[in-house]
Amino acid sequence: MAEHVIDIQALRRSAVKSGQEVLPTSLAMRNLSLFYNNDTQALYDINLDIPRQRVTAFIGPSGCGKSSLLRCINRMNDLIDGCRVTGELLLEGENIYDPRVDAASLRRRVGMVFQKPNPFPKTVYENVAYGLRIQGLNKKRVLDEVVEKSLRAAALWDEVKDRLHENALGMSGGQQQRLVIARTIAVEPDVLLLDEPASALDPISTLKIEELIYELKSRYTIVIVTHNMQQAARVSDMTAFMYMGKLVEFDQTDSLFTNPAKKQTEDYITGRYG
Ligand SMILES: Nc1ncnc2c1ncn2[C@@H]1O[C@H](COP(=O)(O)OP(=O)(O)OP(=O)(O)O)[C@@H](O)[C@H]1O
Repeated sequence: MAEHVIDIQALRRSAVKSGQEVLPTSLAMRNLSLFYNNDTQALYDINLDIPRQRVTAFIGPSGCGKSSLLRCINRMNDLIDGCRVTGELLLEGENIYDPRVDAASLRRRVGMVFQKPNPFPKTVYENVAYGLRIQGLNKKRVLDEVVEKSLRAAALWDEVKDRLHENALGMSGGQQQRLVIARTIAVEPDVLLLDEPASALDPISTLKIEELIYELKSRYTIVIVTHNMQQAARVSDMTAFMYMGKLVEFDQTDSLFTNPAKKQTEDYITGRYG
């Protein structure tokens, strides 16, 4: 096995031996590689088991492939010309790169939130109801229920319950990001992908997003890309450290930050590069 390839089975055996809890897997990556422009390799043989209903953070210096890896999980890379993925990515045991898997239905199961809040130029209510409406659900009573439930789950209901029919673009950036999270969870995905979800927000809004991530993880498998190591340490259960397209180390967040196994990880978390 090449030096950069993490042996998942060995990791599991050592976790069991040391009495660590082995969590059920939601997403399993097997020798996942990614190429841009058909031949420029950006990810190398990634092997990673992402646990169900926990938060997993991808950290690493700029350009190491965090966002590329995140985008593999809902096949967003399909939308990039000349981008090619090899290997397997299993969601609850099913390879999402099997040609029979429909990307649109996959993206209903795997929701994604980006760095910059991107609400639609519609009312708060219609933003949250959107995913259901495109599934053909138009019953007002059901929509009302889902909108309220999703806004409550996104810790936004109290702030917007009296302005549900106002344009979402009039809200603050932090509120818009929580609205986008409400819109994403309204269709009940299994997995939530968050790509630097708080990096465009002020510290108070960032704190609210972090609290929200903590609340949501009991119901969703969450994967977050962050540049902010303190944030990774605060919100995640598991952390994957990447460097130049390779997965260097994957461990429980506490262990990775306090007792990294690899020198490259230690150099990064102690600020020696990146
Ligand atoms: N659409 C694309 N076309 C070609 N190359 C790309 C594309 N997106 C990313 N890359 C390249 O792939 C590599 C990994 O980029 P990626 O954005 O995944 O890294 P990252 O760790 O998320 O970086 P950052 O922290 O700066 O966002 C980089 O060399 C980048 O230039």
